Amino acid sequence: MVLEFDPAFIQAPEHRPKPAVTEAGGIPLIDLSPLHLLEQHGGPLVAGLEVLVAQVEAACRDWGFFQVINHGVPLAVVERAWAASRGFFALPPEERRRVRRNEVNPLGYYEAENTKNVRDWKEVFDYVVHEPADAGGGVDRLIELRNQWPQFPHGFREALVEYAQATEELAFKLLELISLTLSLPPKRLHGFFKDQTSLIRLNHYPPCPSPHLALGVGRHKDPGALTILAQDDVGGLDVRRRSDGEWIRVKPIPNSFIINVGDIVQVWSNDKYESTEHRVSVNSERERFSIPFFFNPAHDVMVKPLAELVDEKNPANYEEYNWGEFLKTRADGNFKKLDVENIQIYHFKKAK
Ligand SMILES: O=C(O)CCC(=O)C(=O)O
Ligand SMILES: [Fe+2]
Repeated sequence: MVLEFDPAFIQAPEHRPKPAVTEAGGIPLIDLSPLHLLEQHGGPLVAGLEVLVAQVEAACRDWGFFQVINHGVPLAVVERAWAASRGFFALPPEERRRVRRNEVNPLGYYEAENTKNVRDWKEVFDYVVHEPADAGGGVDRLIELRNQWPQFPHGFREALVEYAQATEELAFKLLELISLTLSLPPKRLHGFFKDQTSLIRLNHYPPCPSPHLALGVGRHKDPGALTILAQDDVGGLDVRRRSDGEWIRVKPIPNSFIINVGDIVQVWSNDKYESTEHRVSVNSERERFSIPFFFNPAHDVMVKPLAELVDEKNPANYEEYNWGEFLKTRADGNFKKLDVENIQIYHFKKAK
């Protein structure tokens, strides 16, 4: 990327990764095989599903993160998405820049993203799962987002559209599981995702000459409802363990996804679940690829603790906020290097 290490990438000393990483006692691994039981679900939970729901509940409560196997997304679909991503980032820079994000269209290729005002050691390609997605210019100014597809590599668009369809199905099933963990009907949250603004990002982290100074993605929480992340075998995702604040490296497991609850599930659940801080460490030897699917509701959704979960004894911990506005404020903060902190959900937390 650059010969001399660009200070824009340098993390403050307290946020730099330590050379030794902890992998032991990591995030829970959940076998989703009983998922098919959801289709038959009507009355009380059948035994296999009951165990699964209990596992998801414990993982969301204790970690906000878990890995899943037997998730139902065909391996061939995932492999075609990896091939598309590798092919795209192997193109010459000028070819990638043909679909570069700009002031008008935030989708496509980008190599200069900041997290909390420090530049990330990565390049990305973003596309929305449903087009056009409303980027929310307000009631009178609807901004319609359309994907920018590169001409190369061949089959890029087809592979990624197919990937989006398969992972979206999984996202809805996970949403049903989360509803069940909150003692709600499985489809209780589905309505929020009509006209969803979900986004898929291809992340590429090139080898970094100073991995002790920079991060692939700085520490952050995902703002949406859920994230479904595919990572390759290199490793680098660090999750903040709730019990002691330690950064724990997530071990790559073949044919699995990493799931985390985002800020919206934290608010919906009125803090039963918390969105967990995470970051990406880089290394000087191997490039790394990952693909997060950010499962986001419709632009006009007002996010607030679910009515069924609050009462006089357990009042709502948050004021309601509009998802589209939140996202737009965030995006503006990412685009320009501002000296202010990005908008966060605690800004909507009610005083006790
Ligand atoms: O690359 C990863 O493992 C995680 C990326 C991430 O956290 C994000 O893009 O929000
Ligand atoms: Fe993230």
